[in-house]
Amino acid sequence: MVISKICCIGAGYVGGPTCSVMALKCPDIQITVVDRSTERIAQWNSDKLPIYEPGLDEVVRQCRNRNLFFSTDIEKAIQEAELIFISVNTPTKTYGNGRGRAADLKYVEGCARMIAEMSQNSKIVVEKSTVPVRAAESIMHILKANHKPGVKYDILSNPEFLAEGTAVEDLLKPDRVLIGGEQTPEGQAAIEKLCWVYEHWIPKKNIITTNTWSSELSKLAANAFLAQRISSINSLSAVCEATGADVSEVARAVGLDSRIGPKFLQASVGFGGSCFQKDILNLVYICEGLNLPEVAAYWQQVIDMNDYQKTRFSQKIIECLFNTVTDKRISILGFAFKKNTGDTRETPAIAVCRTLLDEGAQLNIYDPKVEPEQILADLTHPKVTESPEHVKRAVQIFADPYDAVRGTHALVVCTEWDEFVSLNYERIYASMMKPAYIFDGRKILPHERLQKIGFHVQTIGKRLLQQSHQQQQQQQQDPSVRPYPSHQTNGHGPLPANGDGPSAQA
Ligand SMILES: NC(=O)C1=CN([C@@H]2O[C@H](COP(=O)(O)OP(=O)(O)OC[C@H]3O[C@@H](n4cnc5c(N)ncnc54)[C@H](O)[C@@H]3O)[C@@H](O)[C@H]2O)C=CC1
Ligand SMILES: O=C(O)[C@H]1O[C@H](OP(=O)(O)OP(=O)(O)OC[C@H]2O[C@@H](n3ccc(=O)[nH]c3=O)[C@H](O)[C@@H]2O)[C@H](O)[C@@H](O)[C@@H]1O
Repeated sequence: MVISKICCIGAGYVGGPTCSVMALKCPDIQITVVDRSTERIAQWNSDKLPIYEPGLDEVVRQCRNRNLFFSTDIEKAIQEAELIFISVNTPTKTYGNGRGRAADLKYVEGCARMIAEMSQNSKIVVEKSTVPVRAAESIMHILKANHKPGVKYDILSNPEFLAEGTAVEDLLKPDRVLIGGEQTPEGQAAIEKLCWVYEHWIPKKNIITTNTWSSELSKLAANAFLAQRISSINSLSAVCEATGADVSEVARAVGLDSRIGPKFLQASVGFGGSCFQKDILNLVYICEGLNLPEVAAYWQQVIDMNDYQKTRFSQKIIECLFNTVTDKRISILGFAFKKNTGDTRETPAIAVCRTLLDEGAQLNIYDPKVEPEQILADLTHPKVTESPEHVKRAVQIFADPYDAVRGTHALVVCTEWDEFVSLNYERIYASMMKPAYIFDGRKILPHERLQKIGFHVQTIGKRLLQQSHQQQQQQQQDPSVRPYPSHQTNGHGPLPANGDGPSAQA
């Protein structure tokens, strides 16, 4: 056997699912996932895993304590392993040089130092964390500086491309596995060994190998390209709202060009998640360091457009609610950064909630997978508010969507959970204050049906004409009666003030 024991440092969203699927597909390899958080390891060893991922419970159930182990004994796992994945977090730096942009490599460096200190034989060290280009050089530097006789290291880059919510699926059938290594016989031999692990379940043609720096940069580039598509379509969503074009129709028409393709063209309130923003900021920082200001500015624009989109959506809510939300109760449906995950890192919901709270609104929040403590921790974070006590008073968290919307002036969809589509909106309408507003930040709801119920509906990238109740009744009696023309303006620009006609508040 080429490799019999693997250690993975970091039992997070990447380390946990990646090693679980690897253990499932490589029953001949013993895989130990270690973390310095005893709490996280205890959760991985319990019935309630620390992260929600469809299908993951079953994979873990099959492999745990067979060839998959979760442990806090980092030293033992490092010593026994022939191959070590570094899968720790690499957040944006919050201090010192590069603050707010550079990736903070202190956890990766910590791993390199632990490996150097604890290893008693040679290891293949694999960067799975997303890192800046040439990070492998720093790891090698630390390992070499702590050289022990008979202990040799090979460093590989093997970035992870899984997306949360579909992690198990992505790991079982990745578009590609990327392995970068040194272009030396030893480097190539190490690459071969890691290829052997993946070949247990991934066709050889889907495993591509490159030099180390290409691999590191490709990960940042892939996330930058994906986020760029979202910012591109989101920029056009503003044009759609101002002109009467429909962003879904535009995305479909554009995406049918086989050179462009249909994926990642879903306009939204903005992208979230732990990586897109962090990795692009990191790319921008690298470009500035390389004295490539034009390139840095180009990618920075992807982030700026995302911030604009989140602000634009939040402002639209306020404008539509007669330019004031002070003391109004608003329900927020969905807090996770996307459906099928409980992760709230950089979720656009935080930006929306912050703006509404700043304007004096009171919020009722419901999300099927995010823990209430997490929502409160996010909204009382010093980056979000200077007054956590005020936030605690203004925010209520609900376990049921119908309870969350009752008595509110508006309902805001921030996450595209499937269950929101099939809620009983007649029942919701009856329980809300009137006029009742819906702001669909994910374009998932049946807008025309909601309008027929009586809601005032706003969404992203589409100007919805709101008929008054009277107009609706007239139209039901005489279908030839048309709603008011689409060029109505409201004094705030070309968009109707709340998608409403002159008698909207009638
Ligand atoms: N979350 C995602 O979907 C993806 C993340 N990535 C990248 O993978 C890396 C990990 O991300 P996540 O799993 O989301 O992070 P995470 O924050 O969920 O997990 C990281 C874990 O590493 C542990 N850790 C940190 N330093 C340690 C040390 N010295 N010894 C032992 N444990 C230590 C932490 O306690 C934590 O449990 C990041 O670089 C990220 O950019 C890549 C692809 C997808
Ligand atoms: O490096 C990472 O962490 C990962 O980042 C993303 O995965 P993830 O952030 O988990 O989820 P995505 O599906 O990419 O969604 C990111 C955000 O973009 C939003 N999005 C996505 C697609 C789209 O068309 N429109 C849109 O607004 C989502 O709602 C979400 O807020 C990438 O898709 C993964 O390949 C990558 O491994």
